[in-house]
Amino acid sequence: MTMNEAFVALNWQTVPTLPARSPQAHKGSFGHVFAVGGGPGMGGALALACAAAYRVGAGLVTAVGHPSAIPYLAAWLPEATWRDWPARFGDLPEQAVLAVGPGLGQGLAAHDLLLEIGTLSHPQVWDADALNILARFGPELLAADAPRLFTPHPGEAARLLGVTVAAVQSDRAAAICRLQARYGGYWVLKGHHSLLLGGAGRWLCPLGNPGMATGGSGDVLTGILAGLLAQDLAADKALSLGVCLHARAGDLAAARMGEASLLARDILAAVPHALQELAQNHDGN
Ligand SMILES: NC(=O)C1=CN([C@@H]2O[C@H](COP(=O)(O)OP(=O)(O)OC[C@H]3O[C@@H](n4cnc5c(N)ncnc54)[C@H](OP(=O)(O)O)[C@@H]3O)[C@@H](O)[C@H]2O)[C@@H](O)CC1
Ligand SMILES: Nc1ncnc2c1ncn2[C@@H]1O[C@H](COP(=O)(O)OP(=O)(O)O)[C@@H](O)[C@H]1O
Repeated sequence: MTMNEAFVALNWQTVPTLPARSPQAHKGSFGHVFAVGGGPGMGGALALACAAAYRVGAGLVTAVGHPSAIPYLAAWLPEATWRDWPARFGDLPEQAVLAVGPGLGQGLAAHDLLLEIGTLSHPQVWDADALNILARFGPELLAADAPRLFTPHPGEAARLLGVTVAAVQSDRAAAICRLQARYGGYWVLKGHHSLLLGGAGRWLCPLGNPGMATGGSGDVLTGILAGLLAQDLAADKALSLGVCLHARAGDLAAARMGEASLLARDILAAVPHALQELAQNHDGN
């Protein structure tokens, strides 16, 4: 058996879904996502991640961004609260989930933020520049134990392993296993047929399309995963549901607008439809 065969294809009809909401629920029942990123010129990445966390059901979302990102974010997503960099996380609520990296940049301020986040035990999603900084500083940056989901594209995976993108792509299964061995946690190696490595499972996502190869698409996935963790989904479930939901939303959006025209915000807009489809699948099962 090759390593690739050990990764089982996920099935959209049976992927885990969100539990039904209690009639007594309030926003505090659905967790609080703190999305950290939005460095100069990249507020959009942070905004997409925040909106995606809300769209999958997070009760509250706070954007932690560079001051230049905030006016735009406040106008585009008034549902989010926000904090400026430099931020400190001493007062994080117990139920907080962190999503770090979308548009973060790789300067000193970003490094300081990650140094502190690495000491927190709250569940975390690490993406984009958080991964680039992790590649530079190594696993010591992950000082405290915490449930952590890492979401590299092949370029980020190559930096984390110190190899070329071609080496990652030539044996994606070996690459994701090496990533987990080096850094711990739960992983998705993004791209055509994303591979997922959880605590208990090795999966492949057969959904998605090359229309999703567009700026901001991965930022939407980061927000989705954080929003699911915030609702107390176990890391394995959040990983398999989140990656499939994102890819299915991408397929629904591509069916409407075509692959070439797809924008990350179209994937975001299709997330509620994909979630409703999933709920119907489960009702029918
Ligand atoms: N609106 C905003 O604010 C947005 C802000 N953004 C923010 O920008 C920051 C930089 O992030 P980034 O991903 O754009 O740059 P970077 O890490 O250098 O990776 C690019 C290189 O990686 C590789 N590569 C990637 N995918 C691959 C694949 N599937 N298959 C194979 N290779 C692949 C590829 O390498 P190559 O093939 O060229 O060798 C490529 O050149 C980050 O903070 C992010 O959040 C973006 O999210 C966009 C929207
Ligand atoms: N050819 C493809 N087939 C399926 N999914 C793809 C393809 N290309 C990109 N994607 C998906 O789109 C997303 C792109 O993420 P990423 O490269 O981090 O973009 P960004 O940094 O611009 O947000 C990932 O979820 C990836 O799996």
